[in-house]
Amino acid sequence: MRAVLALESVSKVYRHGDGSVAALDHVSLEVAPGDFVVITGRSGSGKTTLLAVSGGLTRPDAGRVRVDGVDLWSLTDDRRTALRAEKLGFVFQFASLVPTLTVLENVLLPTAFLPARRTIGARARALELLERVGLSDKVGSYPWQLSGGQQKRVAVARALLGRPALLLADEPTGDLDEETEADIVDLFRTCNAAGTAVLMVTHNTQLAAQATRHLRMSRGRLHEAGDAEARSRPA
Ligand SMILES: Nc1ncnc2c1ncn2[C@@H]1O[C@H](COP(=O)(O)OP(=O)(O)OP(=O)(O)O)[C@@H](O)[C@H]1O
Repeated sequence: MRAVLALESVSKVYRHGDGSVAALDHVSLEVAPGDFVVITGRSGSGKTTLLAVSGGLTRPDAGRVRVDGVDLWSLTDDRRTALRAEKLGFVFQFASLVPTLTVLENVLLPTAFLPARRTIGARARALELLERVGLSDKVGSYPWQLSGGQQKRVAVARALLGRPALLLADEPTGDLDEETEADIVDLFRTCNAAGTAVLMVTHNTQLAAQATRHLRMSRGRLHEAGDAEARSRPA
């Protein structure tokens, strides 16, 4: 089966002043359609950069990034944006909702970028997703009327609206209590079973244990979790 995401020896170096940080150091990764991949690792190890590069938001210095077989950086900006809208869902570390739109309007936002055939039934699906994340009573509220955790849940619903081939999620349960966290993970599992591959960054090792694959980032490199060599290396 074709990988929904394939990274081939991807590197990204950030330069500041006279120093530089190798946020990604020759990272290779394949995510298959049924995968639920969890990435853990220390702060600053490169996890967010990995998601940004995977989603075509940050251009790598070297290597290749393919989404559903298409090389992201061989596309024009417009085509890359269209591919992102069609194939990917994002949950960022910060919810990044549009403050002037209601909760329902925020969840429906991706329909503006989707082909018409993909927007049929969008409103019903948005309401269903909002119910799944426990926000049925907040449909008409504005983001500033919500707590940080509630805003994060709106972002989760928005990311799943278009039934993306791949969900990229950065600490999606970071500000949530345990019960809500369990609901979100359950929702991800349902969507995963329905065909959405998941690549998720978390600090929660319990969550990691439930994934189909658990990878660890360490100083810009990706290891299978349980790789003793990576664990014993000094930070
Ligand atoms: N835009 C940037 N400019 C300069 N350096 C950056 C930039 N973004 C990230 N870095 C550096 O790259 C490294 C990896 O950062 P990244 O945000 O990917 O780590 P992370 O594992 O997601 O961390 P956290 O768990 O704290 O979110 C860090 O050393 C960080 O300081």
